[in-house]
Amino acid sequence: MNITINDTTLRDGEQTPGVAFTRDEKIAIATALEQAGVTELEIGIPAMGSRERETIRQICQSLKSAQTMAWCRMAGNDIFLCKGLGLDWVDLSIPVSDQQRVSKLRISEKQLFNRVERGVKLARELGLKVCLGMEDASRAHPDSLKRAAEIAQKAGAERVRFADTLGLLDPFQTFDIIRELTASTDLGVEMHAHNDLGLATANTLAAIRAGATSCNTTVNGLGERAGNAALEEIALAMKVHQHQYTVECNLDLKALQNIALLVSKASGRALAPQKCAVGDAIFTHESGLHIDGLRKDEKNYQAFEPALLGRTHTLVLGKHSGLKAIRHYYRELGFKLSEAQEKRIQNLIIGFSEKYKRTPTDQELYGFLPASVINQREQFLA
Ligand SMILES: CC(=O)SCCNC(=O)CCNC(=O)[C@H](O)C(C)(C)COP(=O)(O)OP(=O)(O)OC[C@H]1O[C@@H](n2cnc3c(N)ncnc32)[C@H](O)[C@@H]1OP(=O)(O)O
Ligand SMILES: O=C(O)CCC(=O)C(=O)O
Repeated sequence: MNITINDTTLRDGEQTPGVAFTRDEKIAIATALEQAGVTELEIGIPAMGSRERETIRQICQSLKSAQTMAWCRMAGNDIFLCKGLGLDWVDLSIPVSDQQRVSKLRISEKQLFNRVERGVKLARELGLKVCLGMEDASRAHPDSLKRAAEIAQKAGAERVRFADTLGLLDPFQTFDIIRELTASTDLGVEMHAHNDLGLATANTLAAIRAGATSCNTTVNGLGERAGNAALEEIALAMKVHQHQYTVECNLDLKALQNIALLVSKASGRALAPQKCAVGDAIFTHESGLHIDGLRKDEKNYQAFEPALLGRTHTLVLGKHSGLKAIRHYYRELGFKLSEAQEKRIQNLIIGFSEKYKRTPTDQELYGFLPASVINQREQFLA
């Protein structure tokens, strides 16, 4: 069985301050995610206006098989706006913590449960599958979660979303809470994690281990504040540790870097070179001992085969190069150096790296060679 990835790049991801996708960008991202095997997409908020609703409608039309979901407040007007857009699902969101219920919505728990019942029934009448979005669930009393889930189920919901809205949990707490929630309801349980403590991916994986049936992700971890659980991180971790899970995540891992670049461009957010799974430099090695170890056996310094992501190792020279790496690299370029020459070049590379804060190009490496060596190149190659 597969875990359902409900990717919310186009909803929570777009809530990243300053990020605003065009319609074409949203369609391109949705299509790329579908092609990579993502089966559910949360694609927008109908209450944002007619322009957004038309975008939602066009995304629904463009997709072949992925299920689409819209996000709505638990309010009749918002729910009505989903009508005729071609959506499969709606997430009806309402804060379930006392903190947000009292000081944001200013309603009693009884009023909240009444709203849940009315909202879910209305959405069902419109022919939509319903996920109850339990905002701020991680600060709510477990009994409130259970009661809300019970009422939502009776009204026709199929799933509850457990939102760690402020990214406060750690994986151990997440495991316990989700285990308790899944044991108390027949509904599917979806994990929605935020990254305020840098734990969104870990918490999502813990929730999956505890029995969550779906999880929200965003490409590049976009989202409110520190963002959400990154799609690429969840997909890669679940593949590498596939035997630890009772469910599988079968996305096309080789497609992830291009999707990350697409979203990076559309969001105007640069992709860090070291970003897990999709960064440009994650298989680039400079340190002398690592290069020596890799050349003896790649398993010495690889967590998993780069080929899993359609990538390869790249060896570069820099401040941390050992003599063996310098020897190997220059041999590949066609030069045989004496140890004295290697040591001299090592010092030149260190100076270059500190000055320019990058690794030298091949052209620049040629420039470190003494003229006598350059003249011997033809002879060496022959
Ligand atoms: C944790 C999350 O990420 S939740 C998703 C949040 N996403 C966004 O806010 C992005 C898109 N938002 C928008 O475009 C707008 O805020 C809209 C269209 C949703 C609403 O716009 P407006 O009608 O102008 O309302 P505004 O933004 O001021 O919303 C505040 C109202 O929503 C109510 N509200 C907030 N959450 C909910 C909810 N889950 N259910 C019902 N009502 C809610 C507030 O109580 C407040 O109403 P009040 O003044 O009667 O107390
Ligand atoms: O209630 C939900 O659907 C979750 C909303 C959300 O994005 C959050 O709580 O972080």
